[in-house]
Amino acid sequence: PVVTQTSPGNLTQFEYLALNSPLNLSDGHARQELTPTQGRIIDELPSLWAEAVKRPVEEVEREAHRTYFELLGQRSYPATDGRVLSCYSSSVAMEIFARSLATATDAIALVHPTFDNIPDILKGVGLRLVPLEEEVLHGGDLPADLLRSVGCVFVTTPNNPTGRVVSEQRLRALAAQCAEHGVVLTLDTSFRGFDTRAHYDHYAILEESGCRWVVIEDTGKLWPTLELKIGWLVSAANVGLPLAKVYSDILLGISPLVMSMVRRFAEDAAGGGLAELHRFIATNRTILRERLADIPGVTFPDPDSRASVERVHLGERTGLDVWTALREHHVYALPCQQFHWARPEEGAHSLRIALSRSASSVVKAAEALRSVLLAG
Ligand SMILES: N=C(N)NC[C@@H](O)CC(=O)C(=O)O
Repeated sequence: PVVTQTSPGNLTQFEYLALNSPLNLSDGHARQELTPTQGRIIDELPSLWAEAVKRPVEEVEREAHRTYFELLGQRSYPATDGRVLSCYSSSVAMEIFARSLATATDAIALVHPTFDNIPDILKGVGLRLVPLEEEVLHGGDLPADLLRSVGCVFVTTPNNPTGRVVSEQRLRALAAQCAEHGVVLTLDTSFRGFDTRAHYDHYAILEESGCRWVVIEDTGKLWPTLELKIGWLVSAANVGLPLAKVYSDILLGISPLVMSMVRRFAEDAAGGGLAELHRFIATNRTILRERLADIPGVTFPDPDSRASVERVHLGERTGLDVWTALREHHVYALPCQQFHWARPEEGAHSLRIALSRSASSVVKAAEALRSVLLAG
């Protein structure tokens, strides 16, 4: 992928450029070291393989999603009647959802800003996008004319890169509005594992609202599993979209070895690993903020975020200029223009730093960023 100063590609193309750098703080994937207990799960893979060969895949699959969903407080998810579809990644789940939705509507309200592969996938199936500003989404009921003009409301929660979480009462009100207007409510919860404020039972609220709903869950951002992950596509019984049909166009199923590995990581997380991960991310966030705290013009727009990424506002400097200067130090961050998919200039002065990295990498990157910013 070619990315030039004047014509930045999509965010993932920026992330490709960082993939082979030792100081890649660009993508939101987990790249820190395995903890000792996670390392022992990797040592178990041969026996997990042998066990997966012998057992019915639906058993392995159900254990995997039950352990993961319950770890994150989602006890009321529909575990039994085939409404949980396992995909190779959350983006594959997103593509299946988008193709299904496009058979039923031509317009969708999408949270703004958010990671640009979401609007790109939705535009790719011909949907017209209507930006739903975070302030409007969190501020109260959505305007009725917005809900009359779209077939779906799509919300990333916790949002990327802001970390903003839709509260329980906000979700209840949003689901009621979508039920009233017959609009599908879709949630991308890829960052939910990092923020206990997103661990209330979303599925209990969605099910009791009666609205048509879809949720995309992602195990891929939580643990450093070398891209071995699951995107779960979960839906309401009354969603009225051909999700299972489109799923069957794309795949038959995913590896039971990956399912077993995810179950074991979720068990380890339930046994204390998740709290440890939260402390790890919080420490990295503090390392970054402390090293940049006294630099004129630099601020942190998301003081309340617990996601595994941190946005830095650069004052007069542009994210692209700082990204380019950082690259001279072999450090890679992510310019934020493309998160603002409807008005990119709003992200021109921000940079996103990944926090699911070793503490030493975060220190080195913060020092490099500090020297670039102090150089003017
Ligand atoms: N299918 C795509 N484009 N995957 C990249 C995405 O996972 C990265 C991401 O979400 C983040 O860096 O925050």
